[in-house]
Amino acid sequence: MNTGLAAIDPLPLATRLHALVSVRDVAEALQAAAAGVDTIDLKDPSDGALGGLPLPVIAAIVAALRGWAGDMSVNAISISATVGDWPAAARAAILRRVDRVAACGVDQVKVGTSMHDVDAAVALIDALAAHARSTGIAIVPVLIADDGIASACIAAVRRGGFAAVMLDTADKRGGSLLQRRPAAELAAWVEALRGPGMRVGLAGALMPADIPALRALSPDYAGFRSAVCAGDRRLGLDAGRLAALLVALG
Ligand SMILES: O=C[C@H](O)COP(=O)(O)O
Repeated sequence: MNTGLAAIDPLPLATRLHALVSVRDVAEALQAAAAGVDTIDLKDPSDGALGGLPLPVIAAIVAALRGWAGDMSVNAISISATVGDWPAAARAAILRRVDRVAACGVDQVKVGTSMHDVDAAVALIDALAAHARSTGIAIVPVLIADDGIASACIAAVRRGGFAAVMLDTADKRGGSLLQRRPAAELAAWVEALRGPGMRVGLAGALMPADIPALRALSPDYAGFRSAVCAGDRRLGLDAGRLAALLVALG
């Protein structure tokens, strides 16, 4: 497939923070890929922090990105997708959705959990770990950190042996994750979660101005949507903001 988009060589990964950018449709996904985003994350930003896209949309974006990578001789393009916003107690439904999203061909399936019901969140994380082991699906738990993260959830993620974990915020209006939570607390979470084979990602209305503090926390990757939209994360990607973000991460 020839999209007509020019490929821009990504900066070497060793020299910049790995960037995850959330997109909502084929056009945005190709725009992000062409700009050099490392992980293209499929999400419906108009449906909250963890809004899930319809399965046919996910499948169409995956097909377009795989075709683009082939046309551009890009060795690998990493694609994640969220399952949508579910209460943690809806474990069976969440696992069914994980299977359906994975079947669309994404590399990682992101599943968020709030801290409102810690017992349900821990049970969900344990169920996700077991499901990942039995199916081979790369599941990434996303811990919603607006009001802190329960230590029991940190422990569950650690024992789950996931390939990656993300911290994110649900409310995008009250500043970035780095403004919402104390630096020492964030550093302790990153340290507690980072383990053999587990990559730690940070997100939550992060802006280019957060990048120095973000670097000090040294996550393995950082996720963005608000920073690459013109004012409202529900609106389309802004090419200038996306390019500036990638430069700032360099
Ligand atoms: O997974 C990452 C999020 O989509 C980032 O979105 P945000 O920058 O609006 O918090």
